[in-house]
Amino acid sequence: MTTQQPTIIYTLTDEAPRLATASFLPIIRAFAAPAGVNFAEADISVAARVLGEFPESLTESQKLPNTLAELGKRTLSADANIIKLPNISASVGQLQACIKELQSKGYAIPDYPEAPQTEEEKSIRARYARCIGSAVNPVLREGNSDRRAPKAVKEYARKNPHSMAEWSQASRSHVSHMHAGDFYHGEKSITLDRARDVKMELLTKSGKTIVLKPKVSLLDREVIDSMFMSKKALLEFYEKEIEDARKTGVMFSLHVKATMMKVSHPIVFGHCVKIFYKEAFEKHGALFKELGVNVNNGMADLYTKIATLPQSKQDEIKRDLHACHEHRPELAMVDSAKGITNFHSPNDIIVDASMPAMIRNGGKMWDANGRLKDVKAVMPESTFARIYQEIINFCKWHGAFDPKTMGTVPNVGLMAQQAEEYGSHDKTFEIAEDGVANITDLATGEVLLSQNVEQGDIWRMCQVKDAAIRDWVKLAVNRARNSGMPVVFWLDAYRPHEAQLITKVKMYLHEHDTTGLDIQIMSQVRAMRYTLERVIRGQDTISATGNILRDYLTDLFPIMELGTSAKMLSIVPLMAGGGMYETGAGGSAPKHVQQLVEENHLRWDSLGEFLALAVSLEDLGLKTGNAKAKVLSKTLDAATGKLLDNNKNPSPKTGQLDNRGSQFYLALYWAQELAAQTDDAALAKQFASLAKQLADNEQTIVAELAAVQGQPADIGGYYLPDVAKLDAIMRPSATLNKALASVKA
Ligand SMILES: NC(=O)C1=CN([C@@H]2O[C@H](COP(=O)(O)OP(=O)(O)OC[C@H]3O[C@@H](n4cnc5c(N)ncnc54)[C@H](OP(=O)(O)O)[C@@H]3O)[C@@H](O)[C@H]2O)C=CC1
Ligand SMILES: O=C(O)CCC(=O)C(=O)O
Ligand SMILES: [Mg+2]
Repeated sequence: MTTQQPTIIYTLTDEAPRLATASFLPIIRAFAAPAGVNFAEADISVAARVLGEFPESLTESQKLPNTLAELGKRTLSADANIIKLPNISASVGQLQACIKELQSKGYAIPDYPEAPQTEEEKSIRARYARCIGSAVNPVLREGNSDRRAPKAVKEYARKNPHSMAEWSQASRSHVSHMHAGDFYHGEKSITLDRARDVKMELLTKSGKTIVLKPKVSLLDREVIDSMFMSKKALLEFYEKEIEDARKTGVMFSLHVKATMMKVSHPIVFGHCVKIFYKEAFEKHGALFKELGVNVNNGMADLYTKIATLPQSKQDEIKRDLHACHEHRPELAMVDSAKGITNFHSPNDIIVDASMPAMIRNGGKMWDANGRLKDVKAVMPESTFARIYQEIINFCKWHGAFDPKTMGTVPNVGLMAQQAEEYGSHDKTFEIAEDGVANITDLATGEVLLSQNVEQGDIWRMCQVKDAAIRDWVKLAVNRARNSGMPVVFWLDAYRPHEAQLITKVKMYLHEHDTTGLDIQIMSQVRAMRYTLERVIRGQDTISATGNILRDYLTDLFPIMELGTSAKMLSIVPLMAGGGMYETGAGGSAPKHVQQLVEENHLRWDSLGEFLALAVSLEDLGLKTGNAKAKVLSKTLDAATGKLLDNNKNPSPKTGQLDNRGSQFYLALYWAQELAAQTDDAALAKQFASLAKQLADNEQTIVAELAAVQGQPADIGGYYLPDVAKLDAIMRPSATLNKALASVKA
């Protein structure tokens, strides 16, 4: 990552976005070279992160730097300009698959120790822990979040509305969350009066003091919370809801975010599985323990572990598990054809994407026979689950949203510096014994926050820094001013943490000229209702939210409005002055890789990358005085608009235009826009020739790209694809490659 030349860092990630990058990077390098803009790659894929953790296990030529850590440092410099594509937030199962693939490729990294005993195993496990879950985003997100649908994209969706299933007033789908004993109900929160170092400790009833976190350094005016989820209350809740679903005949589905909430949600998930299959777990509990079964990683873990048992024993266990289904409700399926249920793996159903998908489907999910049915969507934590019940109520009453007429809901999210729950993993603990959980000032011994907890409860501390809140308020005001839209801060005065935020928001709003702006503060449920009443009238409303609602709403509204969150512009103005441009707001689409490998068709839409690149170039142009970069940005935006107008997005169907074809059209339109512009004559001249070559050869290039489809594609690996094979698969048009190579820097 050298930076003599103005440089944009382009991340290499995983799955579909990694594939798309193999074809897109050569295109953007060709276009940016005449402007003297350099693209550096930063590999932050799961495989690269794993290899970066174990240098001592690798040969000299295999060694990789810790790119993620370097990139994290980079976000703190004023000239950072990073394009960040979505990456896998790995479950333990995915991590193990990645390790296996790397080992098979000759990387002598250690196995993942499932039950570490020795100090060495514990250390290996701790290093692998750094690679699982949402390990990338929190490191890079040194700024708040600005996600919105650009005007051209919103207009495209209005003209080409995606399908929306009907909602019936008789729908029995609903959300179930805890009404007591969850994180919301016992939360305590304070704003610090000065910088302090604190520790987190448990004083057990039996008289022990267990230091869980020896030191957390807190800044002046930082907000901290202490909250816990009662295991007892959680188990009772599950028992009641499972029974309710059975009695009332709706399917049961559990929605968590085990990737982001990588410590707490696997535990929350595991309890549900154990309650659902209670009798089987009671009967075989000792054996499961001996085998090291851990259903926090899903039923997939159980099936893998029992595979070593004699067939007769396996059959007995499976019979006992099936017997549980007799008196349990139907489970929503992830893949009916393959028999994969909602309990298979905690990260198969990721709440931010899964709830919008259900709402878009008229409140239904798939049953074991591939039929759509009403469902009880269980989200134990009540703090944010209520927004989904509110939107479900709204849809039951008003019917499905109409993408042709609905307003837009951009988001300004409090995300910087590991804000709130999404930064709490290293301060989240499963309580070993009943006692008192304290956050205590290290210097004075003063107990700042205290909770009575019981064995099995999940206790955590969350933080949000004052500077991050101040910056968030500024961003919200700027967005309101620039867009002319009203802003609603989704903050609940009854929640202690948010009550602290409300005080700060009110204070920091005074730092800005808000004349003529419509800025309100409402609890989540009221904010949802207010926003939806506007949405169906075609009116736009900015949601200014905390970190979790940022995540939830930036899938929810885009999926209703645009059919996907992939088409979002997602900017992270870094607090140190740089910019990070995320592509879309969605995931890394594992299903898309499968289609490529089986049929050589990549349905991934790179629109998010196109949008991110335009703002990244614009920012670089402004900050470095590079006028050519500004021209590139303006013409890229125009080309993206043309791409939408001409409907050159990838099709999901094999045999039709795919990601590579869509990228070709972007290149064609971009070259044409550059040739036609009059701001920079040299660029116009350079790109006139490319525009001509691409236009003259349009049919040939599209035919070359289409010819490869329909047969399997070998990319030489899943987590660590073979770069040469990947490039060959993703760049199959010799004519396009030759034209790009002809552009002179
Ligand atoms: N910023 C980040 O780094 C993020 C990473 N993730 C990670 O991604 C993985 C998968 O997450 P999951 O929630 O299942 O989401 P997916 O990646 O599976 O996305 C859900 C669906 O959205 C559609 N989609 C998303 N992006 C695009 C795109 N660019 N073009 C076309 N369609 C798109 C696809 O629909 P269809 O199949 O119908 O085409 C896809 O199946 C996980 O490891 C998760 O942690 C998730 C969110 C953000
Ligand atoms: O980092 C992750 O695991 C997911 C991030 C995400 O879903 C988002 O920011 O929208
Ligand atoms: Mg998300």
